[in-house]
Amino acid sequence: MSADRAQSWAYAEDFVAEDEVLLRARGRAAQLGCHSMLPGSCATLTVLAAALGARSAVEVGTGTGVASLALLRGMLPDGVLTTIDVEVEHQRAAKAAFAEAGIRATRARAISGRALDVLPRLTDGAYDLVLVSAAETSCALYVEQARRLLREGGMLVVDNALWGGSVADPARRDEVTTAIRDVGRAVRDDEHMLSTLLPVGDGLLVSVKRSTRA
Ligand SMILES: C[S@@+](CC[C@H](N)C(=O)[O-])C[C@H]1O[C@@H](n2cnc3c(N)ncnc32)[C@H](O)[C@@H]1O
Repeated sequence: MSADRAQSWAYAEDFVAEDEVLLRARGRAAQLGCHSMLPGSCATLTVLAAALGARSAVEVGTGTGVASLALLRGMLPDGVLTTIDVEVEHQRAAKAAFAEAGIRATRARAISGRALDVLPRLTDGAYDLVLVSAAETSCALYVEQARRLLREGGMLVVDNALWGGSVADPARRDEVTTAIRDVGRAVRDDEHMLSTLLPVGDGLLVSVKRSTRA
């Protein structure tokens, strides 16, 4: 990449400044050894949720609540986020961030558990947006659940879709890279989904569930 392009990318990544609440949530993530969605992706997610008028969303992988806050800030004021994480401590940190941000407790439903145990209990076609933020090798299974959960016109967002640059490198064939690359291609080639891969943050795969009506 040319120096100009790298500079433009860095400029875009930090284009929307983050407030103290988000920065503190990032600090807690660093303390807990948890990765957070990068700033450019958070800003994009907020805009996508707002454009969609999202009232109901699901997040796989709460972490310390960085992406949750980005979602909640874009969703309608009465919108409810259901967010799942297997680590109780991460969700405790996320709840602290929601309280600091003045998010009403009724707007953030934090469910503690393994995503593949929790997702099947959620209602078909009931969600405007599903964010997969705990990709790795189970990504395909989360995406399968997301397709079921989304209403027509609803949006799937997969974070870390470029996995630190390794997805774009054909020489990288480790298990996680291959799983994420395969999910991206499968979603792209799914005739029921309309997809794009945004080179923002660590890569956002964004896909809308098409209407089945003629
Ligand atoms: C990359 S972090 C999420 C970052 C978060 N979305 C943010 O931006 O702050 C991934 C999270 O997924 C959680 N996780 C990992 N495996 C999981 C599973 N099987 N079910 C639910 N959560 C899981 C981890 O505990 C971790 O908090």
